[in-house]
Amino acid sequence: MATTKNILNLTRTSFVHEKTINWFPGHMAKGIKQMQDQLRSVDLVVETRDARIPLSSINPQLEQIVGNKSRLVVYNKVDLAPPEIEQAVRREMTKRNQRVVFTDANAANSIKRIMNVAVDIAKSDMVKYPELSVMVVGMPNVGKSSIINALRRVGVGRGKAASTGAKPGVTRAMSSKIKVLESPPIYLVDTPGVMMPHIPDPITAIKVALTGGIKDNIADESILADYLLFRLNRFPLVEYHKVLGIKEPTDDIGELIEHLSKKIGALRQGGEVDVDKTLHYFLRSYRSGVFGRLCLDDLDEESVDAFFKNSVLNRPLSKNQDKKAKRAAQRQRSLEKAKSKNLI
Ligand SMILES: Nc1nc2c(ncn2[C@@H]2O[C@H](COP(=O)(O)OP(=O)(O)OP(=O)(O)O)[C@@H](O)[C@H]2O)c(=O)[nH]1
Repeated sequence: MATTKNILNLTRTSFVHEKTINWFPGHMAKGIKQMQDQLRSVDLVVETRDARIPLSSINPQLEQIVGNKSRLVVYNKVDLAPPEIEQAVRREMTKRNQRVVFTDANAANSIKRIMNVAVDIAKSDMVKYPELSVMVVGMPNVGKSSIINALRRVGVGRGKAASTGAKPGVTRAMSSKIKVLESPPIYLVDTPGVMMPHIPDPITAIKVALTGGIKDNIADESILADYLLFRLNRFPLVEYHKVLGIKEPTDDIGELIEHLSKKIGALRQGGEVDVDKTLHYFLRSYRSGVFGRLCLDDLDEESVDAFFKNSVLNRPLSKNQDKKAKRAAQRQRSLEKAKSKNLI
C-alpha cells in the first residue's frame, strides 16, 4: 500500500496550467475609484492579505493606489496558516520597511495588534489627528469586514457593523465611517475587495481562487481541486487521505473524486459519481482547514526574491498586458450587465 511518504516519488513535481482566471466585476472598478477619491482624508490604510498566500494575496493595483500613504499590512487568517510564515513574512517586510501584524479575526488578542498601531498613530499627534481615519482594503474574502467587526467589538463593545460571508464579493460598496474607539477617536471605512483586472500568472490565480478570493463559478473547480491535490501531495506530513477517509493518497484527481464520492455518498441515481458535489466537498474541506495549516506560496528566500523580481509590483504593465487587463475588465462588466438583465 502506498504511504504518504512513498507516494511523493510517484507525484508530479510541477503543475502546468496556462489559462488564468479573471474576475473584475463593475463594483470593483467603482470601489477603486471611491478609494482613490477618499484617500486624501484617510490617515492610515490597513491593507489586508491572506496568510495562506502571503505573496499571491498582494494586489499590485492596491499598492499603486495606496502609494506613500501610511500603511499597516495585516496578514489575516493566521489560524489557517502554518506559524512559520510569520518569520519569512517579517523578514521581507523588514527589508521593505513595512509595518506588519498577523491576525485571526476571531481572536480578540490578535485584533488588538491593529488597534495598538492605530492608537499609537493617533496619540503621536492629537492635533493632527483629532480623529484617526482608517481605510481597510484588500482582495476579496481576506477578512476585511470581519476585522472591522472584531475591532468594533474590542474597542466599543458593539456588534456587527459590516456584512461578512464565506463567499467573495459580499461587500460591494464603500461603507460610511464606523467608530471603533472613543478615545482617542478612531473610525474605520470598509471597502469592497478588489482583484487585479488581469492576473498574469495562472498559478497565482488558482491560489487566490482556492483560498476563496474568486467566485467558484468563475474558476474551473476541477482545476482548483487538481492543483490542491498536487500541493497536498507535496506537503509530506499531510495525511489528507486519512482526513477524507480514503484508503491511500493518489496523484490522480479522477481517482480521488471517485473514491471520495463513494465515501461521502455523492452519487447520482444509478450510482454515477456526482462530480460537482464531490469537488465542492474537497474544496470546502481545504478551506475549513481540516487538512491542517497550509501555506500555498513558497517562502524560502530564493522563491520570494523571484516573486518580487518577476512581479508586476516592480514594473509597469506592458502595453500588451495593459490591453489584456482592460479587455478582461470590459468583458467582465458586459457579462455582469447581461446577467443583471437576465440575458444569460
Ligand atoms: N478562519 C478564519 N476565517 C476568517 C478570518 N477572518 C475572516 N474569516 C472568514 O472569511 C470569510 C470572509 O470574511 P469577510 O470579512 O466577509 O471578508 P471580506 O474581505 O470583507 O470579503 P469581501 O466582501 O469579499 O471583500 C468569512 O467566512 C469569515 O468568517 C480569520 O481570521 N480566520
